[in-house]
Amino acid sequence: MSHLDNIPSTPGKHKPDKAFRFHSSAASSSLSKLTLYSTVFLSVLLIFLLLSSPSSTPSTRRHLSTGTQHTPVSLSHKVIRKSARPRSTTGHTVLVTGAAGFVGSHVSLALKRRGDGVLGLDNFNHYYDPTLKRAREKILEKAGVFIVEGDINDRGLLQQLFDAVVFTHVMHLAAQAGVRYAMQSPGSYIHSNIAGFVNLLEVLKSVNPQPAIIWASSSSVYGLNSKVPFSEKDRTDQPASLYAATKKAGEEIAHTYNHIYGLSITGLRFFTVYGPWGRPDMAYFFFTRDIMKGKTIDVYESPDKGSVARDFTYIDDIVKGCLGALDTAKKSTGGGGKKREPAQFRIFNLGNTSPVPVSRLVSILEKLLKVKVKKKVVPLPRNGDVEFTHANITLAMKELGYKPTTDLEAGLKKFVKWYLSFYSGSKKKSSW
Ligand SMILES: O=C(O)[C@H]1O[C@H](OP(=O)(O)OP(=O)(O)OC[C@H]2O[C@@H](n3ccc(=O)[nH]c3=O)[C@H](O)[C@@H]2O)[C@H](O)[C@@H](O)[C@@H]1O
Repeated sequence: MSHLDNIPSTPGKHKPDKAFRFHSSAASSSLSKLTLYSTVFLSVLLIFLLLSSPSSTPSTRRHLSTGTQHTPVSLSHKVIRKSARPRSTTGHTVLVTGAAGFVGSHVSLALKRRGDGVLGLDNFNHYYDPTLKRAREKILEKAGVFIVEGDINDRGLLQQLFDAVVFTHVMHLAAQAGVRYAMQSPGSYIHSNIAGFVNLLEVLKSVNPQPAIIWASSSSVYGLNSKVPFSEKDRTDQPASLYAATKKAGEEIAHTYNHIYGLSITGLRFFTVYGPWGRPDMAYFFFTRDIMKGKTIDVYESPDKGSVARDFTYIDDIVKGCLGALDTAKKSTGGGGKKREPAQFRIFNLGNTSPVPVSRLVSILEKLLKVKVKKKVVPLPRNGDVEFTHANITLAMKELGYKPTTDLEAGLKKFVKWYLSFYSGSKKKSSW
């Protein structure tokens, strides 16, 4: 479990903006009682402290609110509006939650590059190394995408963002991800995937005009379903992990808000997304790291001694699916908390439709890294993992024009190239 080292057990790390708090309390204290000299002295001291405080770095200045304490949004309004402004009048205005995450950063960049306006929101929590999230943020910043640092559970913050910008779409990708970690930190799944999602929908139901929502569900909702390939019509009432249960709950919650408030909602069931700038808690990523360090990796096998398999899907294919979903999303039909007519409600599988055994994943990595892998084959632990996944993507092909084109070997080649460059400290690492 080395890849889970340093993972905190508390959800949604969101530190208050110390710089602003210090500034506002100190500035409003007892200026009137001070002599001219002490005023000058205090001002100099204040300026010194503000300049030297680590909290005055650009990243923490991005906190617009902490739930109870709101920083002056006007400071950031200009930046927020600029980031969210599409290049032309036909472009979309998209709020991407989880923008510093793996899928979120790729989708944000793709939207921005084609001319849409994009504002990011991310709590930069410490589930995995936040320096990777900061590196993604830097690249987005260069492309003109600003990420507000905040949590989807912060109602006041969300309200401020929707007061500042009229969003046509919300791409909701913020979540507590990872199947196995749910056994260690169940609360963080409830916090982000259920409470956070409901909080977002509560704000969206009253926004006028309401944006259309596209959000990340998961292949894990199929749980113990054994009918292959997994179709959207198959049963999803046998989750094998709390993570899967929260994603399934998200689908039901989405339906409720669609039904009552007329929100247009599209759920995307992602199948084991991998690629450059990926998530270090995923097997392909920490296998690579451990193989490079000469460590032994655990390769799970199913109870019948077969290899477990995944429908690994390359990030660029997923991005195309996300954009296809956004482009085909119909407008919401409510406003001010009231529905006028039925709104669009969709769920799609986004997979590669070609499951690969984990043993094969390991041999591809062995070839690409040119290192003899030390592996231990162990029985699939009872930790929420399912034995296999396999997507039927007929519906996404028909409705979204989705067509994955990258097989696992080609995709891992791109991942390994990125990984070696990023972790070698090479200056080229910032390229996308
Ligand atoms: O498809 C999805 O919806 C899910 O895909 C991944 O979950 P998972 O498919 O379990 O991906 P990994 O954690 O990277 O595991 C990949 C495979 O490696 C296996 N594995 C994992 C860890 C390990 O030490 N050894 C090992 O053989 C797993 O059993 C699995 O078959 C993501 O982590 C989830 O957040 C996402 O929702």
